Amino acid sequence: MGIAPETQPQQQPKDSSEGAAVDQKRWTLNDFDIGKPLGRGKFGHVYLAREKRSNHIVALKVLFKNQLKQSQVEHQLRREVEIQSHLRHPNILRLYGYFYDQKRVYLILEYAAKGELYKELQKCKYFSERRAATYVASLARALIYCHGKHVMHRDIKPENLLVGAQGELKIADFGWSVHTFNRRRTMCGTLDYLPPEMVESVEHDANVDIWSLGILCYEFLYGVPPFEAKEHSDTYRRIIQVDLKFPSRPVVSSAAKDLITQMLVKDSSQRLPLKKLLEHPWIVQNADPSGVYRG
Ligand SMILES: CCc1cccc(CC)c1NC(=O)n1cc2c(c1)/C(=N\C(=O)c1ccc(N3CCN(C)CC3)cc1)N=N2
Repeated sequence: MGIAPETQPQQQPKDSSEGAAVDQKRWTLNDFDIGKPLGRGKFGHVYLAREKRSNHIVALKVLFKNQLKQSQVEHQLRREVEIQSHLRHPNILRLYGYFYDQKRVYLILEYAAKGELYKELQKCKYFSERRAATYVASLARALIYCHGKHVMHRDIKPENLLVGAQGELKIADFGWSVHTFNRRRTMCGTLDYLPPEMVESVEHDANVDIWSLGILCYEFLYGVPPFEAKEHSDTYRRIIQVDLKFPSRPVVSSAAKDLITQMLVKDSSQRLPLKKLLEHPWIVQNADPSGVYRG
């Protein structure tokens, strides 16, 4: 579903530089009708937009260059855009292209019509085992795809997950953990998802994603991440010690606890491989094969 490229050269609006491209398309703001704002992040806003030629609905993410510069994330943005534009998976938000002008960088993104997953999680407090397992299985498939392309650490925490029109999950991050504009009740949400090897800052491999998916699975089922603590230092200690406890409420099946226990293992080489996760009884018995939770 490519959206119409800039074919014939057109008079560029005076203040927009050559539209940069992802796959050789040159975009400018004039190619889009801008709609309502969808959300805001630390570096800018995201708007509903329609590409004029194809009438294709997209999300246009506007990032302010000066804020990117101040936080020294330009190189990270370039790398992440390069990665994201080559990923094609139903559970990874598409990046169709980008362009920039004097002050801003614009990312042309797939529109996820049902919005942010973390708001849904806050609203229902925690998910049913079927809903959690369906989401975890679809994210495992997305991560298997990413690892197959030597892309890792997609930073899958609730703030970076969106929901498509059919209820399917979309990993929407550009490694933008810094981008998360204090979007959760706790400023330090980011800490909760770090695996021991990152907390102890030793080298890490794609198995960090298995750990983060285990954290996410726990939070889907209990409404809070497993190592949450008031102080950073306590969260660090609990992560490093893998101080994993399962509350008695809400009631969660032992199969779910077994899966989480196999993912939250300190030695990253001993974590349950993602392919094995898809064969785990809890996933097989609870996840909807379509990857869509129908309620
Ligand atoms: C700039 C905002 C930001 C900062 C940091 C990280 C991220 C990724 C999640 C983002 N968002 C981002 O990149 N986004 C890329 C996107 C995107 C966000 C998006 N949709 C929505 O944000 C959205 C929000 C609410 C919504 N409704 C809410 C009310 N409901 C009743 C109906 C549906 C429907 C859609 N589609 N592509």
